[in-house]
Amino acid sequence: MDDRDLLQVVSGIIGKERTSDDCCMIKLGDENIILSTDMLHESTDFPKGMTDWQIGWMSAAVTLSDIASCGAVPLAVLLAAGLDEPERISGITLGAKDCCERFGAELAGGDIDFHSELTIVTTGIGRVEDEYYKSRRGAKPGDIICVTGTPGCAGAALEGALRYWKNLVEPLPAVREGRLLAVAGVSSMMDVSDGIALSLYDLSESSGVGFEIFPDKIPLSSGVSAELALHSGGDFGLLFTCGRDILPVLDVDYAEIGVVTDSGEVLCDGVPVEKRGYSHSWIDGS
Ligand SMILES: Nc1ncnc2c1ncn2[C@@H]1O[C@H](COP(=O)(O)OP(=O)(O)OP(=O)(O)O)[C@@H](O)[C@H]1O
Ligand SMILES: Cc1ncc(C[n+]2csc(CCOP(=O)(O)O)c2C)c(N)n1
Ligand SMILES: [Mg+2]
Ligand SMILES: [Mg+2]
Ligand SMILES: [Mg+2]
Repeated sequence: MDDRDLLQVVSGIIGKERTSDDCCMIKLGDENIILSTDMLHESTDFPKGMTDWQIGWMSAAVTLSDIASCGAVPLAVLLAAGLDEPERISGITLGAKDCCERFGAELAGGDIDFHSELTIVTTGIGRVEDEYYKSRRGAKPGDIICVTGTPGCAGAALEGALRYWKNLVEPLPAVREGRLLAVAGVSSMMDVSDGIALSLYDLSESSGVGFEIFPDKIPLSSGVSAELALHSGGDFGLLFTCGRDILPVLDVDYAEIGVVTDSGEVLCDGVPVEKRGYSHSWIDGS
C-alpha cells in the first residue's frame, strides 16, 4: 500500500476534486488563492550529507514548486519544524528564508515542536487570476506533452553521481516557468516531484486522457538514464500539455516528449509505462 492508495480514501471523504491537483484553489472574486502543504522527514527525504540550510531550502522549494505548477505567483510559506535537536532551527530557517526570497515569497510563519525524527511541514500560499489558473484537468487528445528541467538528475545523485548533488539537495522550483507557461495558455500542468512516469499517470487520471511518449525525446543529462528520468523523483520540473499553436513559449526551456491520446493508457514506444516512482509505502496489513 502506498500514499496514492491512501489518497483514494481521503478522496472518498473530501471529494476527488480536492485530491486531484497539486494545490487547493479557493476562489476570491476573480482571483484565486492557491494553497499547498508538504511533509518531509529525515529518513526518506533528507539524504545524509545535507546541511540544515539545505534541508530548509528543500522544504520551501517543494511547496513553491506545487504553487508554480498552478500558474500562481507565490506569496508566503509557513514552516512547521518537528525538531530532534533544538539547535537545528537556525540553519533550517535560514535555508527556507533564502529559498522563499529567491522565488519572491516571504517565510511568514510556522510552528516548532519536538519530534524524534526531524520532520518539516511547509505550507505555501499563492495567488492566480482566473484566466491563468492551471490544473491537472485540462489535457486534451491532440495536445502535445512537454517537460521542463533535467529529469533524473536528483535520482542520479542519490545513486552517487556527485555532480548532480545540488540538483538533489537545492532544487529550484520552476516559479518563473510556471507563470510564463500559464500566461502562454497551456492546457494542463503539474510538477514532476515523484518522477515523470507517476506524474503522467496522475495527469492521465485527472484529465481522462492517455499519453504516447517518445523515449528518444526525453531530455537526458550526461550520465542520466531514461529509467531514472522516468522513475526517480526530486527534480521539480513541470509537466505540461498544450496545443502546438502556443509554442514556442519564450524564455522557457522545455522538451516535447509525446502526444496526448484518448486511449487512457500511458505508453512509451507503444508499451505501457511502469507505474513506478517516488512514493511512500506501508507494508500491507500493518
Ligand atoms: N491527507 C490529505 N488530506 C487532504 N488532502 C490531501 C491529503 N494528502 C494529499 N492531499 C491533496 O491531494 C492532492 C494530491 O496530493 P499529492 O501529495 O499527490 O500532490 P503533490 O503535493 O503535488 O505531490 P508531492 O506529495 O509529491 O509533492 C493535493 O491537492 C493535496 O493537497
Ligand atoms: C531518499 C530521497 N529520495 C528522493 C528525494 C527527492 N525528493 C525530495 S522531496 C520529494 C518529493 C516530494 O515529497 P512528498 O511526495 O513526500 O511530498 C522527492 C522525491 C530525496 N530528497 N530523498
Ligand atoms: Mg506536485
Ligand atoms: Mg507537493
Ligand atoms: Mg504531497
